[in-house]
Amino acid sequence: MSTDNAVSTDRGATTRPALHVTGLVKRYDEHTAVDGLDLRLEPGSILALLGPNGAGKTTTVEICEGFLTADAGCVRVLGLDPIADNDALRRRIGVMLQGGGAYPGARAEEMLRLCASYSADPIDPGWLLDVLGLADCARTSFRRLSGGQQQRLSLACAIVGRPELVFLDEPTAGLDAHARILVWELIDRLRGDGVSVLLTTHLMDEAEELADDVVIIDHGRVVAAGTPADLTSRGAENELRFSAPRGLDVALLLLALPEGYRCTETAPGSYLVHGPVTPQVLATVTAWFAKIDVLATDLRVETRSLSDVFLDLTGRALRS
Ligand SMILES: Nc1ncnc2c1ncn2[C@@H]1O[C@H](COP(=O)(O)OP(=O)(O)OP(=O)(O)O)[C@@H](O)[C@H]1O
Repeated sequence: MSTDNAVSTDRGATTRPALHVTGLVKRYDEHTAVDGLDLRLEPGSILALLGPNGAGKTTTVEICEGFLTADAGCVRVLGLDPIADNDALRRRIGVMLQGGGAYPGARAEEMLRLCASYSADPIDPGWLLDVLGLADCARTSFRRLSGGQQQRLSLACAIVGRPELVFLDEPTAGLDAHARILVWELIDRLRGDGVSVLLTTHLMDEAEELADDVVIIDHGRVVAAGTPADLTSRGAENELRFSAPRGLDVALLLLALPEGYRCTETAPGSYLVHGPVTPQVLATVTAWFAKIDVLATDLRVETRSLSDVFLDLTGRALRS
């Protein structure tokens, strides 16, 4: 996206994290909402914060944005303190405000142009309206926009000033499938242009699609962290399924596999191999097909999704 409207920023290479949170604690009276949380967002990457309702995601994001004070711990946003250095940070970070901020009566385009006017080098507001499918409602006041249009306009306002880091708290909540894809594409472009993104979401497909790193939190604590691939493969007993003629003598297959594997014919002609599916195991199974001269079909490795991982770790399903 190297056009005039590119979302690129000019800040040079750095290895300093875009966001670094260590030992963060936030209490509301007796209730500890965030309980010693650590996060690290690498520059130019997307970190997804996942957690069930009440896990502490919004509280964490609002502390990072400088809207709430922490009770303990250290937060560095682009190397700065979100409260003490708030003025300097405002120009460098993007925040999605719900409810249109202070201007619910302003027209969509007016609002976006006003946000753009705070930046020395904004993205073209007309281009952003177009990309987010808002061109047709440019002259509609914020309060008359649909919920999904308001959501997309809030995103546009958050990024129009070419921030180095954006905080997106459930950016696609309530959007239809088409609008969700528009937003995903824009977030992906942001990353492509070097913007760092902290995203909270309940949508596993959103995290799997967009995030470089995922942190799963529950009761204000990190319960797992890693790339989506790390998390879905960690400890996973993947399954290998295939279709083949009925009544294969699978005992012969088991002789070729390492100890501990099982193979069952789950329905006539449908087979399931239980056990970790490594490239070697896959090769052994296909070599066995060749040896017995069987053309197996529908051969597939079933992996766990982030939803399965989340359920295992928290005992709860995510809202979807
Ligand atoms: N202002 C407040 N006063 C008292 N308790 C609060 C306040 N804000 C949040 N909490 C509590 O802190 C905990 C964490 O809330 P938070 O909104 O950060 O969670 P969340 O992960 O963003 O949840 P959700 O997905 O439902 O938005 C919850 O138990 C919530 O009830």
